Amino acid sequence: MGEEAPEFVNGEINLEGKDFRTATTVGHKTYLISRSGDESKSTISIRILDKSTQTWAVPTVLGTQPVHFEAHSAILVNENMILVVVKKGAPLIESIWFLEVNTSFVKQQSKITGTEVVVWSKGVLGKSQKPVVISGPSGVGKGTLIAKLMKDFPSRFGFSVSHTTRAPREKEIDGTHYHFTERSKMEKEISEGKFLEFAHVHGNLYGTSIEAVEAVTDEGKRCILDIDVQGARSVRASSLEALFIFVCPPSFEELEKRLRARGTEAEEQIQKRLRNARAELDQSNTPGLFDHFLVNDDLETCYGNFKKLLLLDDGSADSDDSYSTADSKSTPSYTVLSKQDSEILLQPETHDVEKGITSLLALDLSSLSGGAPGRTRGLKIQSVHKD
Ligand SMILES: Nc1nc2c(ncn2[C@@H]2O[C@H](COP(=O)(O)OP(=O)(O)O)[C@@H](O)[C@H]2O)c(=O)[nH]1
Ligand SMILES: Nc1ncnc2c1ncn2[C@@H]1O[C@H](COP(=O)(O)OP(=O)(O)O)[C@@H](O)[C@H]1O
Repeated sequence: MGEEAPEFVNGEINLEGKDFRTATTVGHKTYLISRSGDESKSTISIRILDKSTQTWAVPTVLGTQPVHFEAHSAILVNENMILVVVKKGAPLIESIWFLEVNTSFVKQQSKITGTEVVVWSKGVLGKSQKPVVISGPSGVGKGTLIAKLMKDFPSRFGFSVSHTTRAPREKEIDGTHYHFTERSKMEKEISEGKFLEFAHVHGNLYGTSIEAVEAVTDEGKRCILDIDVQGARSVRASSLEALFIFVCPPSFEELEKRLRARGTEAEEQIQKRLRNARAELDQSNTPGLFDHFLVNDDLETCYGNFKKLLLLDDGSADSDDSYSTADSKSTPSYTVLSKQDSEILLQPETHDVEKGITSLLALDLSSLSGGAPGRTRGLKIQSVHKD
């Protein structure tokens, strides 16, 4: 039996001691976002009221959630998501979050889990770069290329650490190269909607958790995924916008030579990987699957082309996210004031107004892209001076 619906006005903030709640209606559902506890230990919970049946549901909540904040305000952006601005003593961009309630990723995860699903994604100012998916047969040099990139640009790129049921190789570190895991545990987590994609490769289970991608994007880094062709296909079909690169060997003989020279696999595994390589090379030609192909003949030449592709992606140097507005580094707290078309106005908190901060901020949502899993990119923020 559902509980009786509380009295509330759409978007109004109800103050209950240290607890804050907002209620935002999307279609026939109202999303009650509650925050409780101290700032250092705040927890956020979500309940959904179906107004047609007057019943409550507790959804599966995916994505990295906002933490350590005092209060929040919320407003409907469109039928797919709610903007949640949290109050915390940090640059404004740390405070802007989206709760996705109806995006394609939400629908996809809802189908997998068989539950109501909501997903958090953090807002990112300006243009930021899409994750990069790298596929290619075993032994072609994906890991070598990625390791070089990470070494040269440690603050720009982050590796999505996959889960796998295969045993660690001698020099592999749990949590760095892979999260090495039990099959039953991984299968359970897949059924709980924690994975963006997964595939059976060379007799083992491999998968990218949503958390793995978000751990990178939440650090403001561009995420690199080393996944097989089936995984690339799943990501292509998901809502994660990415750049897809396939790495080819100069020849099959050279591939075999590299696999053997690496010395990490027993003969049986080498044979299996070589058989799969042929299939992967065939499948890489699926129209529309990969954006770019790199031939890894001479390593330095291939690495140079790889870097060129990454720069070409958005036509600019491989720079950090462009935090273009002056306000992004300031620490006043804001709450949602109103929405007009694709612009949402934020007002400073009373105590900040007392300190002389009076400008409203206009949040332009017209060029939003990306979204969960990962970040919602393309936010623009401008000061609006009151006359
Ligand atoms: N679909 C999918 N494939 C993965 C993932 N992680 C690694 N792989 C792929 O699994 C395959 C085997 O990886 P690994 O066991 O490290 O062997 P290697 O390719 O010979 O270095 C490679 O094609 C990887 O790209 C993942 O999270 N998802
Ligand atoms: N261009 C290249 N020329 C010669 N050897 C290479 C080249 N690229 C990588 N290798 C070597 O080939 C082996 C397989 O590379 P690795 O990066 O582990 O492949 P993958 O991650 O695609 O399985 C490694 O021993 C690596 O040092």
